[in-house]
Amino acid sequence: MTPAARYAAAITILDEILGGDAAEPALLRWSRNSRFAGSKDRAAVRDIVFDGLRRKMSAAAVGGSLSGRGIVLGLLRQDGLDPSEVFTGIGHAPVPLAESEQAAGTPEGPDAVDWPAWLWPMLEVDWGEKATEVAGAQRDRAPVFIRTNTDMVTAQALRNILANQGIGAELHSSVSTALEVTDNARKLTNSEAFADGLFEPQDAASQAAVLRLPINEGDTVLDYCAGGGGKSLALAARGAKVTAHDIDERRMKDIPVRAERAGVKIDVAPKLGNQNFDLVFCDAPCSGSGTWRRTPDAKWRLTDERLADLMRIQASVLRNAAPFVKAGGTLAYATCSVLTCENRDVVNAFCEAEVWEVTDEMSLIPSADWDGFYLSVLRKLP
Ligand SMILES: C[S@@+](CC[C@H](N)C(=O)[O-])C[C@H]1O[C@@H](n2cnc3c(N)ncnc32)[C@H](O)[C@@H]1O
Repeated sequence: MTPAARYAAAITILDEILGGDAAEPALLRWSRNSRFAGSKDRAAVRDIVFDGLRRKMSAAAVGGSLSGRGIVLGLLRQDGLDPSEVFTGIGHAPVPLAESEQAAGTPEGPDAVDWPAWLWPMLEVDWGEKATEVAGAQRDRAPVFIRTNTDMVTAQALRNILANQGIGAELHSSVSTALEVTDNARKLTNSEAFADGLFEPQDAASQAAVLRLPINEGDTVLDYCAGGGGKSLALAARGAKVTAHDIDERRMKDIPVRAERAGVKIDVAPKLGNQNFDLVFCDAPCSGSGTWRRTPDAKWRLTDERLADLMRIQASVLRNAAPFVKAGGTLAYATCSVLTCENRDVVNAFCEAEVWEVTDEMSLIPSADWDGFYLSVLRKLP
């Protein structure tokens, strides 16, 4: 495909997403119907679509309309590219610009940082002058991080092994287990190093959170919202005896394979009995507002009703998980949200009702170093 034909495909897919389709199924459908597209074409089209979703409102303003065409035109202008080289009408290129499309518009208010307008007042209250930085960070592509399996290899040695397998990576400046993949990230999960269990894809914020938890070798840990087990694996790498639980058993189906690859043991427990644990970790379901650069259509799908639902679920997760903590043990609550109503507010309400106190807290905003993430560590008052 020519570069212009890739933009034309992205315009069509963006229109489908604006019409209500989710991003991944829309991309998949286009791929299936476009046998002529090679893997580089598919990756390029995907990148344009995701850039368009990350910067949907600002690009639409710059491009003059909230449509696939307006967004793509706006992206080109924002990136300093010449739209007339793409909108040529030649072959499969988008048709040339109309007179009305010649002048660039200017985004205003929350649109300028591509944050949902209804959610902007909340972000301003939560983050004050930093609100623009928090929202703005979600407009860029996300860095790719992996977690070194330190039971098998050091981060430095892993970096060298990956280099020999054609994958560039750099040590993270502050998270000891993390490498940022700088070159050929698409090769990661097909690499020999991955098959050998030397690393797992995981954002640096999640790694920092697990490293910060008060865990001693041999401690029993319940990962109460284990999902696919990313945190369970990181907890096991800290020497904990990990039990993985999730309300949705199907989400945990890959944990045994992942644990075997990593050389660790994780008990998968769809149902919990009377056990107690030294630490219960609740990686609660949330808006994902700290990771919206990775899932940009989720940013535009969130509603105030859904946010209120999530806050109710978060409160019940903490309430239901707390009884599994041993006397003198630790309860930890985490989200990948940057919204106080899903983080400190949930924890404060729980502490007031249930005589727990916060002993440690970490609140990260999305940046080049990591995604947005929140962690609160609690102990029960005697
Ligand atoms: C943020 S995801 C967990 C991600 C996972 N810890 C990881 O590192 O890959 C939240 C998980 O909480 C689960 N969940 C939602 N409500 C729950 C509940 N009441 N009890 C336990 N798990 C719940 C969801 O099924 C989902 O898998």
